[in-house]
Amino acid sequence: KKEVQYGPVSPEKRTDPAMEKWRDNRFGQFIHWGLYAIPAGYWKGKYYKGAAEWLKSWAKVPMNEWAKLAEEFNPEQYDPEEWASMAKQMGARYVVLTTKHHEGFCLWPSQYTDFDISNTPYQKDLLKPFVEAYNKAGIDVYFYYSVLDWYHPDWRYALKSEEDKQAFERFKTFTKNQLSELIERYPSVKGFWFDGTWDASWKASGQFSYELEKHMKQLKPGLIINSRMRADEWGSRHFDSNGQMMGDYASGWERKLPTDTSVLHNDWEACMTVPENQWGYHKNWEGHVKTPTELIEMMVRCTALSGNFLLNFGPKEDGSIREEEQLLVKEIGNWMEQYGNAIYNCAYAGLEKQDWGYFTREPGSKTVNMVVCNIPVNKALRIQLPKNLFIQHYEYMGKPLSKLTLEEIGKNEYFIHLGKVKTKQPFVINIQLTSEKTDNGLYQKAKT
Ligand SMILES: Cc1ccc([C@@H]2N[C@@H](C)[C@@H](O)[C@H]2O)cc1
Repeated sequence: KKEVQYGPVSPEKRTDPAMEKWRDNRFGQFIHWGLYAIPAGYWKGKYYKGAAEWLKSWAKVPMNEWAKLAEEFNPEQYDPEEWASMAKQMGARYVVLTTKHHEGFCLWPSQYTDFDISNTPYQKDLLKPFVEAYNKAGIDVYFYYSVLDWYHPDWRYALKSEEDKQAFERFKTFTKNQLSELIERYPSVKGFWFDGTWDASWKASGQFSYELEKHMKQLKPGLIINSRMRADEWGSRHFDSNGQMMGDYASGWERKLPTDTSVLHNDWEACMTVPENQWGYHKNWEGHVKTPTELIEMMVRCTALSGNFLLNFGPKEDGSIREEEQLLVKEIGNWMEQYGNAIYNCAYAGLEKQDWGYFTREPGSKTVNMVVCNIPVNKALRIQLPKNLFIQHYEYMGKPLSKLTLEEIGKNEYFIHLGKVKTKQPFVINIQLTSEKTDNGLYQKAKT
């Protein structure tokens, strides 16, 4: 074991109400919105297929040229009430909004930089009405914040000289000031989603980031911070040099999902783009655009492994939402209306995964949700229970799609026969488990 002084600030599995709510939320909306939405993947007429919020890098745009975009940022269609009502319709229980991405442009009037919304034709604070609208809709608000800041003169990728070190000291103070400012201006914020923390300069700032996390949690008790904020004093990120998770949930799952139960050890969240790799608005989504069903199945997989799913939206420069994302709001919203109870407050069910889909369960409940994503050709859903558990009752959640029958095919092993089922979307069957099995094999009448 290595001596680690600047590892985790909070206990590994927090049980306070704020963290319990984070777990219960399960499904969140990510929003990437900044100056990059203006060029939207094109620069001087040229198309760049890389992530739109990285266009400055792909097109090698000098910062003084990129910063000119602020002079034309005027999102007249921006309507946070509309955004919040869409998020609510979709069934998102929390939202993570980019307050500042790598470009360094701030959506709020920051006293620590001139590169912010107050120096645009729009002028007004975008964050305040956003926080109010989402809170009014009952949706928890989190702030994405990029430590990496391409605009700030004191940013350094590495600390190679005394000058670098002095500049980066000023940069660290700037970062602490901005984060304190965000908490003080928007006290209902529930947590921070840090990004842009992979460079050597920040990896060498383990003590500073440790104290910064502590400072933020003193400013706002209960604050929830992702593992990506930190490196320990040895430069080990997300997990310290002894494998202890830093922050309050593991946030290394970006555009990829876990495939086994090793993630159960910590809280975690996966964030996901709708196209293959676009977070900020790109005019032309190339390649595969995930369907609502694909995204629903990803969300179910996350819940089934006790993790959160954060689905990304990239609003246009004028504040409007693109067609493809409006479709997701409708389709995912319809599904969540019927089957949200298999997601919200649910987690790993402790049962052996089967090919037809996923088990989820509200911790402590006798009801297990079977979320069926792949109907077997024999229309029989196999269930293997631990030796002291039996099925007492089974039925569709919501609208029944067919007549179900149960067959015991082995020790605590069953088939649920689906009969004729016609559906385009995943569906849910609830099973009630019991620990006693009457000796003549007939089960007690369902006590519902
Ligand atoms: C290599 C790389 C750096 C940064 C990112 C940022 N993290 C995502 C959550 C987006 O903000 C993307 O710009 C993605 C890939």
